[in-house]
Amino acid sequence: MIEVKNLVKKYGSHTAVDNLNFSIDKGRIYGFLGPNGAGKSTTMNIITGYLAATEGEVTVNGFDILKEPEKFKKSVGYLPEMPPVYTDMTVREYLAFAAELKGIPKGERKVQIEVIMGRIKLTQVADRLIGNLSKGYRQRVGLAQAILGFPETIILDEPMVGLDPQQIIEIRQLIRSLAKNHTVILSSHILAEVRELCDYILIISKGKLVAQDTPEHLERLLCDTGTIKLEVRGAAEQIKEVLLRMKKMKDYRLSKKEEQLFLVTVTPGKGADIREALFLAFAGAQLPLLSLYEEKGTLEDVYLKLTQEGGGALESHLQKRA
Ligand SMILES: Nc1ncnc2c1ncn2[C@@H]1O[C@H](COP(=O)(O)OP(=O)(O)OP(=O)(O)O)[C@@H](O)[C@H]1O
Repeated sequence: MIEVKNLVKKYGSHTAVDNLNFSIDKGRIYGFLGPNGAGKSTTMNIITGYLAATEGEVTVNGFDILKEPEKFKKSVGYLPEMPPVYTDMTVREYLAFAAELKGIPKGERKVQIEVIMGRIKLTQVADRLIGNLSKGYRQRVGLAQAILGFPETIILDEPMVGLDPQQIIEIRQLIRSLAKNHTVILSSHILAEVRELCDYILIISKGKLVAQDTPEHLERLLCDTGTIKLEVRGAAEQIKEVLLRMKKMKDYRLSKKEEQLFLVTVTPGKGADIREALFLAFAGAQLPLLSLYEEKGTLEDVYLKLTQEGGGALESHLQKRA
């Protein structure tokens, strides 16, 4: 388990990571989602031990990574956003070099490299120069390097960047298969990627964690703030009378569509589903309901609202619920 507490990183006067708190449990795929410059790489570089934090604490299975960096490095495999490319080495040579750097005992290196190349489907290009490989295959080489030593956690910074759709599908399948044996943390600024792959999403914006939950929960949270739209036939006064008797309703708005036909927008109370009650109330008052639908939020809405200017209202709503 990785625990990040009050993590701050400043570059001069610029705060790139602003008091982050989260924990990573074993065996799931976590997605760090945020626009460019949100602080994802900086956070990943800190939790992999490659960058010092300005403030805060990162512990792995209870060990402080600042105090015992060597122990920690063995339990984490890292694919940086821009992996060093050794274009003049073959895949096998590069992995042998990386295994040595990682301190994997000499006697174990060869077997491990063959096992990993098999798993990542690199065996057929093992003796090709990295410089002659496609971007998709280079990314596989990066992944292979990250799982050398079979660390408990693998951290992948923007693993799909620059790949074509077919390569993205292949890398996604690979990441899924890796998750059977490792905890995976990946970052992306593309929502669809993270939703497709991750069990848990941490949304980061301007260095702050603005929401964290499963993709399903994040979607549902926004639905709670959604509204119900109705078309009701009747006089405004009659419609208002029904609405004023409604329980678990926060607010309503009426707009006239035509004579004796109103569009009613209802905001339910937090977490309340009042669709049936609305239907029955209007039916009871003999006011025909011509339509009723709930304006559902999507994860896109959550993401955009949280990461664009003016997303503060939703942000505080989500944080209150967390
Ligand atoms: N070495 C550095 N010196 C100064 N500022 C930096 C440095 N590295 C990152 N930053 C700044 O810190 C902020 C966070 O950058 P970071 O790379 O962590 O974001 P990111 O979410 O990973 O974005 P991207 O997806 O573009 O990589 C940005 O404003 C960036 O310009």
